[in-house]
Amino acid sequence: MTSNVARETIDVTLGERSYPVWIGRGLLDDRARWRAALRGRHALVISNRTVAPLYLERVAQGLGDLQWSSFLLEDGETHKTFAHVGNALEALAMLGATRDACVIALGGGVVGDLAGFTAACWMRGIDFIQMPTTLLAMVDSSVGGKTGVNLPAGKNLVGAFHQPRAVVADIGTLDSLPEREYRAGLAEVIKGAAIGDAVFFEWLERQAQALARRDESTLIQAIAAKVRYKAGVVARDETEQGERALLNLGHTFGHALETAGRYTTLLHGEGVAVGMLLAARLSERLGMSAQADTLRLQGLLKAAGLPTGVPPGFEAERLLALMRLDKKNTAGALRLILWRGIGRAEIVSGVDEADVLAVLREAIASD
Ligand SMILES: NC(=O)c1ccc[n+]([C@@H]2O[C@H](COP(=O)([O-])OP(=O)(O)OC[C@H]3O[C@@H](n4cnc5c(N)ncnc54)[C@H](O)[C@@H]3O)[C@@H](O)[C@H]2O)c1
Ligand SMILES: O=C(O)C(=O)C[C@@H](O)[C@H](O)[C@H](O)COP(=O)(O)O
Ligand SMILES: [Zn+2]
Repeated sequence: MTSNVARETIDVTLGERSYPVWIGRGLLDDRARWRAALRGRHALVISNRTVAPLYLERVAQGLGDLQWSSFLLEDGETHKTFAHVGNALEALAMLGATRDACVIALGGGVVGDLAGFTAACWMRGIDFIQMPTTLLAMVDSSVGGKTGVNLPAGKNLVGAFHQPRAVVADIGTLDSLPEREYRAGLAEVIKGAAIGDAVFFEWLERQAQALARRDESTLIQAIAAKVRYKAGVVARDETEQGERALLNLGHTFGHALETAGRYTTLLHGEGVAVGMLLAARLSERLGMSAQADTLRLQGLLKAAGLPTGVPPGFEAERLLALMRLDKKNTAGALRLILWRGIGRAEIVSGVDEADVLAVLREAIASD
């Protein structure tokens, strides 16, 4: 990897739905660049009450000649709901948005997932632009077109594949991002390396301290590397017929932990960190991977300041019940992303629930 990188552009190649992911400082003010992706006369900016006061004005500067309005969510994962999609759709109706309107998602993954789904629903699908303001959203949720909301029964159970027209990742917005949220984003960077790129994993091990102190050049390289990796997977398997499911490493466990904790115990990235380790331990139990690899993964997650154990208060049976509703499952059988070691994940069908329970119980007892 080269040093002193200032800006990166990565293309997500999907034929006529291809789009650029721009990564760099000051991109929100590079209005001519992102403004060109808006086609019609209407725009709805969806954001939340934390992010809008910080960055909405800069986006508004680029929308001057359009009819536009904003729809602001309360902050937090509990607001990624169907009801708020309805409210956002009402806001589009109030605006008089026609089919060439554009939704702009300004915020983290919660805003991005809900805004993208709103755009997918309005008049059966209009344009949207992702302006991610968390590290997690820059490296993961803004790219690839998975949009949706949660139900009380589980995470992301309702949604659509709907690709953005552009992703504007202004890393200057990360200056205001709280430390815990920043670290949660690193989990999705580490995930990409753990799934499919051992060289990237080794680089992350070497750069752990630079990333922890948010060294800008290192950060841009890490974001670009993760986005490049994800863009490749999405280009080959946009709607998760196969390979894309690998991006779910740690998520069957992680989503269950998030849901069981009512989104107050673990952030998404933290759930993914713990979930990846549980997947690694299950893989070890099934004879697929070596303990040495699990320990390396644990070491990197720890170096990134992420949790590596199940917090108190969780029950193995409840987590397993939530895992049964995961979207990857088929014919009533668990289908999990397991691990062969650094850089090698695998989709495994028909995983025995007894093994999953054993790993969960062991983790709950020891953590
Ligand atoms: N669609 C996908 O492919 C995909 C991928 C990964 C995660 N996700 C989803 O993304 C969500 C998690 O996203 P997240 O981690 O960004 O959480 P988030 O959207 O809740 O944002 C985290 C927190 O940071 C605040 N924030 C955002 N930007 C800020 C900034 N620049 N300065 C200060 N505060 C800021 C938010 O208000 C919030 O409190 C989950 O719902 C998860 O399911 C989706
Ligand atoms: O883009 C993907 O594909 C992913 O799985 C990325 C995940 O990090 C992300 O959390 C995604 O929202 C999970 O999707 P889901 O299909 O498990 O709901
Ligand atoms: Zn995720």
